Amino acid sequence: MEEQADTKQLSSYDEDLQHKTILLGDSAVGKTSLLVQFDQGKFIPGSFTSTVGIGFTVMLLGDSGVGKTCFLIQFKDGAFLSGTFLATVGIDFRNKVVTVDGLKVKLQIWDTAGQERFRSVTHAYYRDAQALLLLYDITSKTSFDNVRAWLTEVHEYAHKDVVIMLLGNKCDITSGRVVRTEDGESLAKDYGIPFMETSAKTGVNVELAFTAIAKELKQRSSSPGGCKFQIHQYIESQKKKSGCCGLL
Ligand SMILES: Nc1nc2c(ncn2[C@@H]2O[C@H](COP(=O)(O)OP(=O)(O)OP(=O)(O)O)[C@@H](O)[C@H]2O)c(=O)[nH]1
Repeated sequence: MEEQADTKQLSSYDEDLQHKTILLGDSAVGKTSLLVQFDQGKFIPGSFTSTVGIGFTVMLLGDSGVGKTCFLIQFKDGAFLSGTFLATVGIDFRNKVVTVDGLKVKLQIWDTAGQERFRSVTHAYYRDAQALLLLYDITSKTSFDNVRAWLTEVHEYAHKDVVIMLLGNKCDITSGRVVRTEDGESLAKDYGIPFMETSAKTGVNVELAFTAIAKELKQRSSSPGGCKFQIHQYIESQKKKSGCCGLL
């Protein structure tokens, strides 16, 4: 799938989205292994991470239309999917290897459908995720109001030690903003999770969101219980504030 995505022309992306097969089943039944088998033609014992030594699963969550697919494509291919909005059906995944402190870390990123009717499908994947990026759209009050419901769901279905980050996407849009940056910050603070505003269109803070997650997960796996990577501080020091999107 990685190689496929690398060579894929974005123009063919819509077509791909229209033909989906959804894998369902409890955690650990082998959904990921089946996909890797299809992708790479081999079974990787232990986990998909064996190819590069260390790897993690990251899930994108949030209401339909907040920009999850665009966010993933921006990170993976450095491009923005504009034009007609085509809702994700079920779940899709892409791999990307990032280098963290000199070590290659493979991120397998699950792009979930935000539409309510696919909710039971995405529930089946929560248990396999080590990190969750929860997106809302700064031009949609509803998507912001639904963040609490998403977090309730996360607490019900995900691992209790899953890394969560809240992202206010589409910060490139100046005129349509209805959610203030402070409101995003305050909500994230209530739940003790890191927060930043992003733009899948301009790429602002997209790479940082994944890098911070990769750093946190790598640190956790290399020295569990040891000295902690301070994800909140790292993000605060690295993130581009709203001004970068022309919002000062
Ligand atoms: N201006 C702007 N538009 C964006 C941004 N991200 C996404 N969009 C647009 O928002 C619409 C929805 O984007 P998607 O990425 O398909 O949304 P999604 O969250 O994956 O939606 P579902 O698949 O239904 O869950 C598309 O028309 C995108 O072009 C952004 O950062 N800025």
